[in-house]
Amino acid sequence: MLTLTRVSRRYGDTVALDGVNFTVPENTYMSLLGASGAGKTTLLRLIAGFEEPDRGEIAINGERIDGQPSHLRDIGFVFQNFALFPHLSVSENVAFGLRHRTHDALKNETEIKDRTEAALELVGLTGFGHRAVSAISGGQRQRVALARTLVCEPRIVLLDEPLGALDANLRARMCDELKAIRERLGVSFLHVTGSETEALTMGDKVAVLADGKIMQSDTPDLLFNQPMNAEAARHLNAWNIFDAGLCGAGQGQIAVRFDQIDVCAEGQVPEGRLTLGAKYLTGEFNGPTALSFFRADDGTLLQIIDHLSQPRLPQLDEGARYALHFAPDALRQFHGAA
Ligand SMILES: Nc1ncnc2c1ncn2[C@@H]1O[C@H](COP(=O)(O)OP(=O)(O)OP(=O)(O)O)[C@@H](O)[C@H]1O
Repeated sequence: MLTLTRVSRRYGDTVALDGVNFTVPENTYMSLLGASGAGKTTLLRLIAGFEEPDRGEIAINGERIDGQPSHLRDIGFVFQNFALFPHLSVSENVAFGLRHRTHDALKNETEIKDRTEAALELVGLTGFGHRAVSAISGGQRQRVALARTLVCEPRIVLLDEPLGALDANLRARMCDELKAIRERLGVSFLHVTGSETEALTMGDKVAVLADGKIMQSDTPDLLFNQPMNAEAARHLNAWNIFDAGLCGAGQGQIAVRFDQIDVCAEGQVPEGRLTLGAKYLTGEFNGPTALSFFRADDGTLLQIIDHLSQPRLPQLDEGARYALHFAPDALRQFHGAA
């Protein structure tokens, strides 16, 4: 189990991490979701030991690792651009770490070969060892990068936007493969991404990093359905967040999911529903779903999603006012959180 306790890191005036408390349990696929600049890479670099925190502690199974040299931490790192050596073959790339690590470097060629082949088999690249890394596909390069990390049997694997360099189809396939490989190995993966769908698809648990802090860390289901604060909700790209006063629901910020708001003419709101007035701006059709955008009286942009199989919105005229309404139990109330 990896734990970060009150970890902070600043660069000049920029506070990248501000007292982060975070746990990656054993044998878990953990996603870390955050916007660009949220501090995701910084967090990974501190865990790997490429940099040190200004304050706080990092430990694996209770043993402090901050302050230890990177190569003694037994932590694997897969970089976004894979960082393979272009002049080495697939096998040589994978074997590189075994041959050159500063502690316990392997000299026995048979053992190096066996372990390299086992790592390639694990990522589904048996028979590709002799190829040049320039002569394989993007997805295969990604798997070489993973094999190169796994061959050293790390205690945890850190993946920095590992699917970012792949096209959409390949990304979906690699999602499944990464999960399967992790399950076979039984070590924890910490996967950072800016994509909420990737984070929710991959993670047994998902943590949201914003403003240098972990806003929430939960199962994908709990996070998606019960975000604990406006920041967590904002990152899921599925919740409208607005002032409770707009629908007479008290003070502070509230959130209602895109799929839980209905629309009707003003004055025709069904009994027992909370409601707010808003102007219809425009719609966006993307196949199985359609998004409708509204502007509330205080300027907040609101989105409603309609699924092709269950259309529930009336014909909407751009620029016209409508009543948006929802069941009281659809709203989440955040006390004081901005
Ligand atoms: N070496 C550095 N010197 C100065 N500022 C830095 C340095 N590294 C990171 N920062 C700043 O710290 C903040 C966090 O950066 P970090 O790279 O960790 O974000 P990120 O969440 O990984 O972003 P992205 O998704 O865009 O890669 C940013 O504001 C960034 O500009």
